[in-house]
Amino acid sequence: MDDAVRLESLTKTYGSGDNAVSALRDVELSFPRGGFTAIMGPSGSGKSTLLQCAAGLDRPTSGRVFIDGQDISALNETQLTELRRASTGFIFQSFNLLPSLTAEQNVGLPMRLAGHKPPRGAVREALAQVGLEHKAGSRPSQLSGGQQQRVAIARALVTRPAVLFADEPTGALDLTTGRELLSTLRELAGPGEGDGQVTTTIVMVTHDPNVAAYADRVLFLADGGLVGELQRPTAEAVAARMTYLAVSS
Ligand SMILES: Nc1ncnc2c1ncn2[C@@H]1O[C@H](COP(=O)(O)OP(=O)(O)OP(=O)(O)O)[C@@H](O)[C@H]1O
Repeated sequence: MDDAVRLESLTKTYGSGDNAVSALRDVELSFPRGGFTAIMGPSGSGKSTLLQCAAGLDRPTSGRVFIDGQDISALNETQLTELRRASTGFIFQSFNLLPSLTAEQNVGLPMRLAGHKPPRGAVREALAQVGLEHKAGSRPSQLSGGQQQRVAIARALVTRPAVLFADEPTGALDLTTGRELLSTLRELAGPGEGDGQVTTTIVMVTHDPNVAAYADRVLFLADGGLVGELQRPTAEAVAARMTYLAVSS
């Protein structure tokens, strides 16, 4: 099993009867280890739902999700929480750091909440991965927006997850800071698939073609279904595909 995450016939329907909304229809997809994938599509196309189901934060209506080789439909809530904690990381547009804690304490918090003492070495290493070793003792108010998002990434990386999910991670950052952050994500994902290095698998939802261009591949969703894919995308190619989807939907 070489995929960090695999989705088989993933279907998600919200509500029922006349009010039923098909958010995902029979999506078949895999995220290979070490790859950096961006997910794009018009508003309401199912991007967030896909990310939530792939991360085990939401249960599909039918179909299966494998995280790190494990079929999560076979797990009860406690087991699923444990798998999520060990094998996935999640970063959001808002950084969600606790203001009273230092960067180091914020990074170690999920482990602490899980009842484990965070190994100091692992916390320091995660901060070093995002270039913030020297800010371990700073509180969020003493850090820039980009640095705060880096702390959030370090917090997501501290358990060495099989996959890092990101929902609009640069949405709250200015252009330059956003680019720096994307370069960091790019470095974490490594130079590309199959290069033999141990790297992080990243799955990112974005609306911005310039952001998607940092990925190895871009997947396009429309109306709950997978409608296209671009390998080694450029911002121009992604924008052209999005324009086509907007016109044809
Ligand atoms: N909790 C919910 N209850 C009912 N319908 C929902 C729920 N969450 C999402 N939907 C519907 O499912 C569809 C897909 O929503 P989703 O949020 O996954 O799209 P998206 O591509 O992430 O959109 P956006 O780009 O606007 O964030 C939409 O039609 C949405 O209205």
